[in-house]
Amino acid sequence: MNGRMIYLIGPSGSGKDSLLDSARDALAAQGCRIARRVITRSADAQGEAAEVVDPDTFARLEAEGAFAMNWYANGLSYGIPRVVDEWLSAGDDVLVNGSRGYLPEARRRYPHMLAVLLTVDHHVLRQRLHARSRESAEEIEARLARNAGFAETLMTGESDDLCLLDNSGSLAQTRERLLKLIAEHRLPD
Ligand SMILES: Nc1ncnc2c1ncn2[C@@H]1O[C@H](COP(=O)(O)OP(=O)(O)O)[C@@H](O)[C@H]1O
Ligand SMILES: O=P(O)(O)OC[C@H]1O[C@H](OP(=O)(O)OP(=O)(O)O)[C@H](O)[C@@H]1O
Repeated sequence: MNGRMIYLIGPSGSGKDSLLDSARDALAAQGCRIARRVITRSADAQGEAAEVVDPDTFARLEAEGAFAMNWYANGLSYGIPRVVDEWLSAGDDVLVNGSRGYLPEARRRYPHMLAVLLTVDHHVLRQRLHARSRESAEEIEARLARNAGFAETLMTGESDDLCLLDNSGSLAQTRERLLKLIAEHRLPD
């Protein structure tokens, strides 16, 4: 594979989707494609350009080998279409909105990937999740609790080869830093 896998992770509400939307054109201009996720989220809760499918369809797609990566979290199944491997082979970079829980498996599949952890101050995160109003208060608390668990392992040095990207400030600032980070990162020889 010639292109780079760029695996963007971070708490629900940290701004992954917003960042990808805002950086889409600039990323395309530097040869980086964004994977469109397949999610078993209900269509009316959809806040991103994901393909929404029901659980049976997801299971069938998984059994058919339609996904390069897939995971289950927050009561939902998420899949990254197999086409990303063709993009990588063709020399394009691929940016994936990933899962922290799936990080070890993603690394096994793409050993040279660039993993970027989007961080945001805990209070800001809570505010943003409520302001987004996509989940119920109970679902938001479950996400915050899940985040606290990851903060223990991801932020305390157990995973050294993560690039941290703070999104507590403006989205424009975060976008510029992401573009710079990708432009400066090189695959090992
Ligand atoms: N830098 C930012 N400043 C202010 N609000 C932001 C910023 N980044 C994201 N948001 C808002 O925070 C909420 C969560 O962002 P979203 O992109 O849905 O996060 P994620 O995809 O990580 O779950 C959205 O309402 C979004 O508009
Ligand atoms: O293992 P984790 O890092 O917790 O991630 C699990 C999933 O949760 C997030 O999705 P979510 O349903 O919140 O949608 P989002 O991408 O819009 O945040 C993230 O994008 C992952 O797909």
